[in-house]
Amino acid sequence: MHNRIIVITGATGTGKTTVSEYLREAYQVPRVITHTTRVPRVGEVDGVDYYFETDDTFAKRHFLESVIYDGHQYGSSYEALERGWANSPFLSIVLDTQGAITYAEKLGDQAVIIFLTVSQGQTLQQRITERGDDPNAIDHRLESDEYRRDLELPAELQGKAKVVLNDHLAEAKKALDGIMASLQVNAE
Ligand SMILES: Nc1ncnc2c1ncn2[C@@H]1O[C@H](COP(=O)(O)OP(=O)(O)OP(=O)(O)O)[C@@H](O)[C@H]1O
Ligand SMILES: Nc1nc2c(ncn2[C@@H]2O[C@H](COP(=O)(O)O)[C@@H](O)[C@H]2O)c(=O)[nH]1
Repeated sequence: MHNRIIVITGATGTGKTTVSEYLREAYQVPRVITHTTRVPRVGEVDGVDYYFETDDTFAKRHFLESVIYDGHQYGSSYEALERGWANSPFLSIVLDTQGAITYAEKLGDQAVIIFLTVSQGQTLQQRITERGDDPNAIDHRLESDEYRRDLELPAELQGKAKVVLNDHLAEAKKALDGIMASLQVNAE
């Protein structure tokens, strides 16, 4: 099978980055780093968590897709995919649902879509508070259209996305192990 990209999507705080980290540690699946104009959170590092951009530098990039999420720009490039696939047949990427829809449309079966969810919405606010996000940024995000939109699996991804409940990380990891086995990727 050709190269694949595991697209991890869902609302803020559902655990997308945590899941990408699990896939890296357990399955050696590297994450494609995307670009954003938002300011780094405490502890985030340029070139590791994101490529942090200004509006001017962002405008000069060539993106496969880009979105505005909670007032900031985010984008991912073909070049990053090609670079990643040169070293690994499986990559992961963390995207909002609009980006996931674009990947499903543009890459077809090469994109394996995982939609993360939790059973209680208020869990998400608690998680991002405990993560240490700025309280003003949390309020702004929870009031954004994109946050509300990404709580539900979009119609365009129904029947395409694999839905993983992440109330408890150990159970989510078991579901991920099942997905990786179906893709014939072994844990190392
Ligand atoms: N099952 C879980 N139970 C408790 N805490 C969790 C669980 N999964 C992830 N977390 C924690 O919740 C916080 C949010 O997780 P993470 O940053 O992975 O979410 P995200 O979906 O990438 O968020 P965002 O879209 O805002 O960047 C982190 O502090 C993470 O350690
Ligand atoms: N469509 C895209 N979405 C992206 C990209 N990079 C990140 N994201 C998503 O944006 C929101 C907000 O991210 P945060 O780090 O500020 O919490 C989240 O859903 C990310 O998954 C991208 O290149 N394209």
